[in-house]
Amino acid sequence: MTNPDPLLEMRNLAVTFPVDDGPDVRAVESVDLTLHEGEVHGLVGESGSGKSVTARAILQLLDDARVTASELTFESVNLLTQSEEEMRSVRGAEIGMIFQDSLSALNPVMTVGEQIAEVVRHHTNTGESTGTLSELRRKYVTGTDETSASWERSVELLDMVGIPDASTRANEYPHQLSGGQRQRVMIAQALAGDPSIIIADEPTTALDVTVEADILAELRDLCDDFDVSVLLITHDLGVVAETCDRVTVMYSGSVMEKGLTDSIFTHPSHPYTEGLLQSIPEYSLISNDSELQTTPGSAPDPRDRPNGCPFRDRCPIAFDACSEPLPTHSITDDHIIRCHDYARDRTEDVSSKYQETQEIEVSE
Ligand SMILES: Nc1ncnc2c1ncn2[C@@H]1O[C@H](COP(=O)(O)OP(=O)(O)OP(=O)(O)O)[C@@H](O)[C@H]1O
Repeated sequence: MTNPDPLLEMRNLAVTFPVDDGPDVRAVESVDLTLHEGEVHGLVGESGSGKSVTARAILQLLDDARVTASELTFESVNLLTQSEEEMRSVRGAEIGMIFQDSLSALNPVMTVGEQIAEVVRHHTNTGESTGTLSELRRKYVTGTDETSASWERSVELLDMVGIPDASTRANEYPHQLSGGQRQRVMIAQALAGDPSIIIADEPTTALDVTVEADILAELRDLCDDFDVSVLLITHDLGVVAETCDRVTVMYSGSVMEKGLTDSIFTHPSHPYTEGLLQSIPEYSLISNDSELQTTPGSAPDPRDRPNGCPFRDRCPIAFDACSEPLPTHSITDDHIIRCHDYARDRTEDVSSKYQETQEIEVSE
């Protein structure tokens, strides 16, 4: 199977936050990631692993950090050399963003319909003003022009993301909607710029599981309908299993394993990925009557990370070579692992893992 064309290419991304009176925070070290056309790509890892920093580096939203990469391109354009003005036209129109906390991301004093209409006006040529002072005053004093093309598009988008009675709800303010509805508004707002990519940073973490499942299914369908690729940031491998075509597993600023979701779930090869899988009931490699396992310990401080594999102090199979720089091994063309153990005894370890996991089903 050939992969669709890459939209976003990242090679050797490193992000460091300088600190005046102490060691720098090495938030991200050497991350490679490719987002292909039409795919939903999960970026997964525990808190502090560098997922959000990676996402913000793509959009050049890290004023206080040093960002380097041997490649960071969107549709072959080098994002690292874009001016702030050029990046402003990339954000929203080319790469949209959905944040976890919709209450702080949305404007509390503007109706949700107007917030989406504003994005439509900003990114598409509706012939309407994008907001002079008098325009803004008119909007707040006299209300929104409900006959405008941007308002109509806003209502249409709200309807598409599953807000019932969208033409009425469009006139409501964020606090009048439930958490799930606000996340749907954020999805509509991201789609309003007609982007090629949406970066969704923990978009359903604050929601209960049934609402989460509905919204993720909706996001997946909308991406197919709108032909948008998604980088979905989550700490939850269950979400990845339900939603993503491909997954990159991060730990303490580095990629540990990545590949097609089916491959990662049926043949997890990095001890960290195995630990993540064992901590969720549906995919645990251990029998149902045993206790679910979590990997003991915590991630190293990014100001004082040991050399070599950052997982080695928690890893059940660590050995001397793990203090050397992380290697990269291809298990297949679509499955990569960064682990010294893979080279140590590949035949025995991997083939036995394949036998253990072959009965596990992965949800479509
Ligand atoms: N502005 C900043 N200044 C200094 N350190 C930062 C800054 N922003 C993030 N970091 C550090 O960078 C590391 C990675 O943070 P990041 O937010 O990317 O993690 P994450 O994987 O997204 O975690 P979470 O799931 O909790 O959001 C963390 O150690 C964090 O404390």
